[in-house]
Amino acid sequence: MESHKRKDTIDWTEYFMAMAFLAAKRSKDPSTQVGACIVNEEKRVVGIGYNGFPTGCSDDEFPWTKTSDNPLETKYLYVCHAEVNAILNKNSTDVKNCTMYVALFPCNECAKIIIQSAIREVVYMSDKHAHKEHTIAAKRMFDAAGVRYTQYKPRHSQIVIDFTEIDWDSLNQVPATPRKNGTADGCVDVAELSLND
Ligand SMILES: Nc1ccn([C@H]2C[C@H](O)[C@@H](COP(=O)(O)O)O2)c(=O)n1
Ligand SMILES: [Zn+2]
Repeated sequence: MESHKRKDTIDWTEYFMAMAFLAAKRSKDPSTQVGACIVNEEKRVVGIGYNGFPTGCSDDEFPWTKTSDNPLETKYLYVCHAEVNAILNKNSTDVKNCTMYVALFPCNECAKIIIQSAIREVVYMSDKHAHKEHTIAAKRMFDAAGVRYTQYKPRHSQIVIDFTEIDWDSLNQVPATPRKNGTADGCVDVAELSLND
């Protein structure tokens, strides 16, 4: 029997950033999936979100287009950013003094809401829009408001989630509570994700 503790675990930052990346997988945006995860001072996750259209605005009816002669036919006028969704999805009274883990540096509109919700720190992965006005404005506001922002440099390029590692045989078990389409609650196979979700 093993007598020493495991040392090859992921650290807290990897854990929370990975949660943000996992949330991003839910986004229907065909070009950019962004996730955000909000963590309180006790290292408890208090909010998580990804970019998508507001409730009631169908993913199938509203446009995902990036460019059009008609701005009303682009996604930009409709999409809620991951950061805002994470804040709105909070399961705590507030997000005061929390840290937000997010895949992409927040835009100016999200920065305003991050500041006003009293989030104290932003840990981001990519700053690929650093040269754009919305990022420059966001940093200017964060600096003025005392919101710290730190780029996360991952130790690994990938964290693999392998559903089979706990029990290979469970993959072959008959689902306990089949849904309409025959898949158990909480179990989505790749075909279902791509076709129906
Ligand atoms: N910090 C950010 C930046 C972007 N997003 C969302 C908003 C759009 O759905 C998409 C950006 O689209 P693109 O211009 O890359 O096609 O990402 C966000 O949620 N948070
Ligand atoms: Zn934003």
